[in-house]
Amino acid sequence: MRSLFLRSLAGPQRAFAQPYTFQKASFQTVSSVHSSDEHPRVLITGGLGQLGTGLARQLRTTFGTDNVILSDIIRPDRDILNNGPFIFADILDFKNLQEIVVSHRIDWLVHFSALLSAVGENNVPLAIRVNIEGLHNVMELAKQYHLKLFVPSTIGAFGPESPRNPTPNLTIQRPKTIYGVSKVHAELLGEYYQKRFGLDFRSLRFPGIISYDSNPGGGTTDYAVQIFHDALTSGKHTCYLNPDTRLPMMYIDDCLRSLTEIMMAPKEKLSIRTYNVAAMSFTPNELFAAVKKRVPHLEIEYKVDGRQKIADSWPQVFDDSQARGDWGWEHKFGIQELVDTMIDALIPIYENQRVASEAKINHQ
Ligand SMILES: NC(=O)C1=CN([C@@H]2O[C@H](COP(=O)(O)OP(=O)(O)OC[C@H]3O[C@@H](n4cnc5c(N)ncnc54)[C@H](O)[C@@H]3O)[C@@H](O)[C@H]2O)C=CC1
Ligand SMILES: CC(=O)[C@H](N)C(=O)O
Repeated sequence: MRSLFLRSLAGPQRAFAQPYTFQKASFQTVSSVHSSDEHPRVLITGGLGQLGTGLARQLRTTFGTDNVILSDIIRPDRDILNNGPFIFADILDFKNLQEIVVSHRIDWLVHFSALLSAVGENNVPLAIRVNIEGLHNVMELAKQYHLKLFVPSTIGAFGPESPRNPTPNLTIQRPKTIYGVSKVHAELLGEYYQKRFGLDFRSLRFPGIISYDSNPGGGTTDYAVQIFHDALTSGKHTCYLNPDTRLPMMYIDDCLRSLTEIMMAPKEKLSIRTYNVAAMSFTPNELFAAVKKRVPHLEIEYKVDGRQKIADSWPQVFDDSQARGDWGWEHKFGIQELVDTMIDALIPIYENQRVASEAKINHQ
């Protein structure tokens, strides 16, 4: 069992309870910098969050293990170190980033480091540093060393003035969170660097991402992961959004595939550089009903908190027709596939944990 999963038991609260620090984390230096000439060498920043380890696994199968370097400022679990190169990289330290890009002959940069919407509202100065100053470093680095750069954006880059159902690719963007403001800034700066300096910048606006083996980092959409864990543990989920709050969501396999596809797409196919991508939209009530079909004893109660205001300003349904038209984006997971995949993956995990803890008790 990947130990990252164990982090997920703490659920969305992890991010609130665990402040980000700039302390040096322990790290393993990359043993081999020999690149196969056919494959790009990829650096993933903020790689120990919800999306990074899955992306590394996927890219390593295509490009080779040593060609994909995970980086972060937090301490990696043992299995992260066993699965491929990991390196300490603080995106606020430009010199260190330069050294990494040069020493490891990086070609592609996937920039995941960020404070998400809810965590960002709890620490605006840090969100400005990580999400805005960090982005400036990454953008300049990509320009200097001619890197292909991916920076994810989000449904959170829209605000209450945007059309919410559906939200088109090009429309009013007046987000009301520092997270959203920083992502609009990233979109605009990336597009500017692309036009002005020829930087190969690519960005996708992701919906809320749902995964079973990695833990969400403190966003507004995290309930849609936590409900699955609660269904298979306590049987009771407390939801911080109203039952009828509709938001766009996506299973992680679709998210990572969309990222790989846009990075591989020929430039000529990209009529723009920032695309909406979508898969499904649902409310807590609809997700609860779908999970309950698999876990009939599941109960839900609603205790709305500050994240409701954020959710109320975000798109309900995302129009991703431009991604579908330009480079052939297609999602594979709707709500039914999502629920079946999450439950089928989590049942054996919790079963193994139960068996292990019973064995431990019997042994005492
Ligand atoms: N997970 C989701 O639902 C969505 C994610 N995205 C975007 O995708 C990217 C990745 O998201 P997640 O993996 O979910 O985020 P996450 O919050 O799980 O991980 C972010 C990582 O950034 C790292 N980080 C923080 N400060 C740093 C610094 N100074 N230097 C280097 N790393 C630092 C953290 O240690 C953490 O591991 C983010 O940019 C996020 O905005 C966009 C839309 C949806
Ligand atoms: C949709 C996102 O960008 C993220 N999951 C969040 O809720 O902040």
